[in-house]
Amino acid sequence: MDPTNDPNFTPPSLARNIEPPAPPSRIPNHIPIQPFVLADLGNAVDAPTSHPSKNSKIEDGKNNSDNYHSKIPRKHGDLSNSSSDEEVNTTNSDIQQPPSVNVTRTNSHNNLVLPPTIQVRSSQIADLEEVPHGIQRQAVKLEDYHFPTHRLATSLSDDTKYPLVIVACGSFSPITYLHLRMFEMALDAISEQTKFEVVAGYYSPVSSNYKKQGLAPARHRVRMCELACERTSSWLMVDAWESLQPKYTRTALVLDHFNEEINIKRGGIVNKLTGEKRACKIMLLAGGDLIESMGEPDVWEDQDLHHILGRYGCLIVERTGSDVRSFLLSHDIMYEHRRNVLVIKQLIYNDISSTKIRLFIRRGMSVQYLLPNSVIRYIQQHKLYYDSEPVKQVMSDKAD
Ligand SMILES: Nc1ncnc2c1ncn2[C@@H]1O[C@H](COP(=O)(O)OP(=O)(O)OP(=O)(O)O)[C@@H](O)[C@H]1O
Ligand SMILES: O=C(O)c1ccc[n+]([C@@H]2O[C@H](COP(=O)([O-])O)[C@@H](O)[C@H]2O)c1
Repeated sequence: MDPTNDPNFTPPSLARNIEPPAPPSRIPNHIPIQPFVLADLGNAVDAPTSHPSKNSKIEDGKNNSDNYHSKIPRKHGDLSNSSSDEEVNTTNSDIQQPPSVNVTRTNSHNNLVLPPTIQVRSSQIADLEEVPHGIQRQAVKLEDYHFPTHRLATSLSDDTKYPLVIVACGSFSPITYLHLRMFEMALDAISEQTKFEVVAGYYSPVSSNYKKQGLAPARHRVRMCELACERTSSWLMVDAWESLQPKYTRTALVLDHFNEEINIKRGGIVNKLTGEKRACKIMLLAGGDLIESMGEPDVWEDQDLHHILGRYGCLIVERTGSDVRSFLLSHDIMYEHRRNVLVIKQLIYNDISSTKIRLFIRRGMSVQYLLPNSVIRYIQQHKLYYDSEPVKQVMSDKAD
């Protein structure tokens, strides 16, 4: 049953004001940041209750209990540099680029006078599918690699919060609207239930060395993720580092890479109030099935699970058919680190699966409205997934 139809349904926004223990404000130069947990969940594993009201007093003395801030870069001025008009890697000639035009990301909705509680966030009405702006491209060779920061907020918009970067690891073969929705669900859960501010979201597609059925070559999966991010989102990015590694890289090491790039090399995120840089929490975003794989023998190393869940933390999007809450209770390492885990309920169930998308394509069925048009066009243009069977013409032949 749709949980919102339940007469006793309580919107998650009522469960805000979870106070995380304060992270260190200074970033150590050499060693990774000390872990700090999402919330003191008390006796609930995945349904954090409000923290005692005294916690609405924060370190600088301001009371922020009613603050509700959108936390992602909205304007070009908020970004460290812009991706819209320039191609970073011109050596990748996979796909023909449309002419660059100037795109103004602020939109007229910002001018609407609406009560704050129902105001649509500008970040969530990005509809860039048909806007022919240039796409930020990742390198196709490791030696050309640069960590993407064009949408990483350079400072916090709410100085009372702690910065958080969300990282999704997976195949993304191909990326779908579910993979995009996962980040939006995480963004809502974080801003409503914690004192963190999301400063960026990254996809890290797995390398071609990950032996999984249906895995398209990494450069295609990275490119499809880039198209999806740049055409449909105003805050998501793709990091090709993992995909460019000569060998398969364990997820614990992928998170270390993000920590290195954001906290060690860049020193964290600026607190505008004090001018100091704050350590940025990095969390793995995963579906319930991925988390349950952590309980299967010989898939994950225990020390990696301690590292991922203890040092970083995990945002788990419930997936139909997987009982995440019971799993959290039953798994010793998960339970040990439960305070660093946030389970995100899907209020509108979405179960789009890449496996089924690939099957539909092989059968010549339409996949429109399951993944972004730009990704569908890319699949058609590169004849991915359809093993010599024709893909049903769901889009025009026009390439991106
Ligand atoms: N329906 C879903 N609900 C919640 N999370 C999901 C769902 N589908 C995928 N995910 C999550 O998305 C991330 C990327 O997964 P991946 O690309 O391997 O997913 P997939 O769509 O299940 O792919 P495949 O069908 O090829 O196994 C993983 O964390 C996975 O758990
Ligand atoms: O680090 C590990 O030991 C590990 C073990 C199993 C899976 N993963 C990661 O989990 C992600 C999704 O895997 P899969 O098989 O569900 O597509 C992918 O990014 C893998 O690198 C990682």
